[in-house]
Amino acid sequence: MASHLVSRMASVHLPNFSEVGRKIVGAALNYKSLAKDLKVQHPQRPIIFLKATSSYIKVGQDIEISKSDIVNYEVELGVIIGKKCKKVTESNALDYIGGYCLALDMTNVSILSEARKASAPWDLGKGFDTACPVSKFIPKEDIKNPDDVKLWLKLNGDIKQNGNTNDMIFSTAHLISFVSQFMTLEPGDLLLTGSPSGVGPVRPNDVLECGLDDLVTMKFSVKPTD
Ligand SMILES: O=C(O)/C=C/C(=O)CC(=O)C(=O)O
Ligand SMILES: [Mg+2]
Repeated sequence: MASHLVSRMASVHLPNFSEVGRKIVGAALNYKSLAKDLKVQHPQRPIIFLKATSSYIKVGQDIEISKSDIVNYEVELGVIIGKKCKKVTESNALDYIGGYCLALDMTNVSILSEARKASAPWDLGKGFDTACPVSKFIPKEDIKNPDDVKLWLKLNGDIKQNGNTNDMIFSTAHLISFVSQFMTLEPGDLLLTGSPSGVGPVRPNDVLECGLDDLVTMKFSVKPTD
């Protein structure tokens, strides 16, 4: 199917993608600037994790954290899959994009650090309720090149992240192709492409505001669960 038809279909069927509950696939440590911040080597191949679909929230809902946990913000470009995508090549991968969104990959570092020490899965650190705030749907045609998009985040009005997807270690096409070799990506699935440098912790009553090029901004408040 021609790609313009795919994106037209996607913009018709996927604006409420976050209500569809499709899977969320994340790429970790995919920015040179973040690898530098964390003093870690660039991964040899994408590091991929899943977030629970129950972690989606939309503007108007709050991010919920326990006062005793360290939870980080990570601003990211979200890629929304437009058609079934299985074992695709890197050169065809962008055809499978239906649209985009701005996303926060909220990460419970307290849980993740314990999981790392125990060589245990990341699921609870990445997939807790409210861990995936997303913006409105951005039509595919609004982003000419997903590998050259500005991303920024302010915490209580102070700029903390100010990056560009051109700093990614693995391109958007590479990530889609890589993931599709292992798990079929389906319409409405969300791929989080990683976060640039400047990730850091939130506290209850903080306000996060972030943006993607001049296409979208979004704001979320952080509330305590205890
Ligand atoms: O290693 C950790 O403690 C956490 C890593 C991440 O959260 C990685 C990402 O999700 C990212 O780089 O975007
Ligand atoms: Mg992330």
